[in-house]
This record gives sequence, C-alpha cells and structure tokens, in this order.
Amino acid sequence: MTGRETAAIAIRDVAKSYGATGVLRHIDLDVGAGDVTAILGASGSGKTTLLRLIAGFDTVDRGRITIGGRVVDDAGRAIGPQHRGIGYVPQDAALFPHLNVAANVGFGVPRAQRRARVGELLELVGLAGLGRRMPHQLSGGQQQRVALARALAIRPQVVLLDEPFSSLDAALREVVRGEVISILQRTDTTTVLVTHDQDEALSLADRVVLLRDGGIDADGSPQDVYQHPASPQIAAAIGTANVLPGRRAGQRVHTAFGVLVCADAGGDPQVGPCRVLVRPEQLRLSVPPGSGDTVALVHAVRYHGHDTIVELEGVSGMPELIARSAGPTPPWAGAQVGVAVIGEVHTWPDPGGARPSLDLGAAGERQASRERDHESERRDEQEAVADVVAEEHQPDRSGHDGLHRERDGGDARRPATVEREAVGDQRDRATDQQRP
Ligand SMILES: Nc1ncnc2c1ncn2[C@@H]1O[C@H](COP(=O)(O)OP(=O)(O)OP(=O)(O)O)[C@@H](O)[C@H]1O
Repeated sequence: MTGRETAAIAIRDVAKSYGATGVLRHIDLDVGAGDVTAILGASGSGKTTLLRLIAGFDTVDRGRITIGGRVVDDAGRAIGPQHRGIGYVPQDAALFPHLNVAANVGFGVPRAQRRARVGELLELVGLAGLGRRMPHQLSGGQQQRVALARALAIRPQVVLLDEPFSSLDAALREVVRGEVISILQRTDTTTVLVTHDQDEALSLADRVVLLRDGGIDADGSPQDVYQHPASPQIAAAIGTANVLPGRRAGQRVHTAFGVLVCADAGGDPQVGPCRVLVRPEQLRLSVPPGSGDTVALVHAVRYHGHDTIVELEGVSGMPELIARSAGPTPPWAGAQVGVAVIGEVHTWPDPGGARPSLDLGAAGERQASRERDHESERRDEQEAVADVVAEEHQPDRSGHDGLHRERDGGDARRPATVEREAVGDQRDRATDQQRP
C-alpha cells in the first residue's frame, strides 16, 4: 500500500444494501497506485458488490468513492462507468460474440488510434496474428486475454478483475493468471482482483483484503495476513489453520509439540494461556516416529502430486491436525507418525484458555537435557520465565502444576538456537523417513 495521498482508489465509510439485505456496512479502503490488491472473501461476502460500486455499475447508499482524486460516487451524485477511467474484466470474458478479436479489443478506442492500439495490445497479451478470429474460435484462456486487452485499450487508471480465472481449468488457470498479472504489473496498472481463492490472492497480489460480515476483517501483505492473522477466524479464512492450545512465556510458547519460538519475538513479550497458529506446512512428519517425537495417527491422506494433505489425530488437546507433506513417499492412513513443528509460530492471547497438556515424554527429557547444557544462554528471558513461575504458584485448577513448572522453568534459550535445533531434528527425521 503506497499511502493515502497516492491512493488510486479511496473508499470511505461505504455501505450498500439490496432491500433488506445489508451487504457492505462499513468499508474504508485505499488502493495504492500500481498495486495489485486482492479482495478475498467467502461466497456472498460482498466482493462483487464492492467491485461493482467502484466500477459504477451500482451506487453506494452511504459514503464516498474517489478514483484518481476525483469523487465518482458520494451517495448523492454518481459518475457513470464509462467516465471513471476503469477497465473491467468479468468472470466469463463476455466478449461481443459477433465481433472478431480486433473489433472486441478496439471497441471504445478512437478510430484514428484503433489499428495501432489493437496491434500493440494483441502483442502485449500474446495474441498477435489472431485479430481476425471470432471469440468462439478461441480457447478459454485466449478469451480471457482478449478481455484483458479490451479492458486495457482505453488506457485505464484502474483495472477491475472479477474472478477472471475461475472459469478456466486448473492447469490453464495457473498459466493465464500469471500472465495476466505480469502484464498488469509491467504496465503499472492499478488492479483490484476479486477472488474467493486464497491461493490466488496470496500468490498474485501485493496486498490482500479480507471481506467478512460486510466489513474488512484483514488488510495487509500476503505474508502478513497469512503468517500474522489477527484472529483464528481470519487465519482460517486465509488458509488451513491448526490452532493449538499453548502457554506463552515471553518469546517462547509451550505446546504439545514442545517449546516453540514465537514469530513476534521482537514485540512485547506475553505470558499466559494462548492459542497457537500452526500452518499445515509447518508440521513435519516422520515415519516411523523417532524416540522423542510427539506421535499421531494418520486418519486420512489426500494425494495432490506435488504434495499430500495428511489428516492426523491423537495429539493431546487437538481433535484433528492437518499437515502438508511434501515428500515423495507420503504416510498412509492408519500409520503412526512422529510430528514436529518447524519455524516460528503466531499466537493469540487466550486469557480464559485451558492449560495445554505438556506431557512430552522422551521429547521433554531430551529438551531438559539440552537446557542444562545451555545454562549461560538463559539470561535474556529470565524476566518472562520468572513471571510464569510466579503465575504457577497461583492456585492450580488443572492438576498439572508439577509438570508444568518443570517445563516452563526450562527452555530459555535464544529463539535462533531453538530453531536451529528444530531444523536439525527435522533433518534427522527426514533421513529416517527415507528408510523403507
Ligand atoms: N442485485 C442484487 N439484488 C439483490 N441482492 C443482491 C444483488 N447483488 C448481490 N446481492 C446479494 O448480496 C450479497 C453479496 O453478493 P456478492 O455477489 O457481492 O457476493 P460475492 O462475495 O461476490 O459472492 P460470490 O463469491 O459467490 O460471487 C449476496 O447475498 C447476494 O445475494
């Protein structure tokens, strides 16, 4: 996001209802010039409605929309779509069926410039030489590229894409969406992409805006909204989310998988019960389980070729876990696997949360042994650990006091140390996994 002053589109307190159906209740959004902004949300969350309001196909009930510094709708007066300087690419290309490709692209371009502009655009979208074809003589992907060329023909300030790839089959979708976004980036076009596909939003956009219940639930870079969502609900809306019970102790969090490093390690240290976000790709599986591993049972396996989604059960405090296994030989349903968490994790405070079960067995023992070896590295977290220990002396409702104190008083090493060891453990397990 490039900031309010340079926003190509500014939306202020916009509301929209259809009869008794309130669709958008309060939208405040700045779209940065030249950015690709994805509007993500479940079906019916109002994504298309928002796009139609920006385009001018519909009018706001309340609020104001500004494009390129010009107010185009302020709930009293609205400028027509043809005067907003926007290009629109709908879901199904919607080419004029009786016009050939060149005429479709050149529609709306002044006659004197038409020939040159059409040639330039067909070149840009990789369709040079196909100007005389009729729409029905093109593939779905080619039709979408013609629709993009038509949208770009008037040199718009802004291009709006309404689920433009959803009608394409999976293999074509991947290629066409990459090409389309690359063209828009090369031409420095401000782009708003509506999609319900999390993968599409995260992989194509500079910024992801999540719509829910008529408002904006999340707004940030793809990395930010995926790795640091503000709530478990948002985490689940952006991708698959395992949410574990945990207990923060400064920069660490104690979980059924041992002590993990928190992603917000540089921020304010937190102490106490929390929920922990672990994405499927952060779960490393080893078959058979190593002696110190947390063990789970594989409930189901969905093979995708490039990776495999593995449903796990049997981990304390978690009815189900979803892992993404990238290896060439995924585990099978019914197998017992060792599970470890890699990388840093995101947490949310959970003041009313239950204390996680911290029965780590051999893993806990191994960790305790490492802790003794690294006594000198404890100093940087003494304060947070002291807080936890003090809290442990409060009346205990869970009955796990002894075990908990032993573990919380434990790992206080620097995050990088813990992480290195975790990676080292994973390498060991990966080696094990190669064994028949
Ligand atoms: N012209 C209309 N008249 C009445 N209701 C409408 C109209 N357009 C949209 N709605 C309603 O507004 C809500 C939001 O619709 P919208 O198409 O914006 O959602 P969406 O997030 O784009 O959904 P999808 O992903 O399924 O396309 C839905 O409940 C829909 O039924």
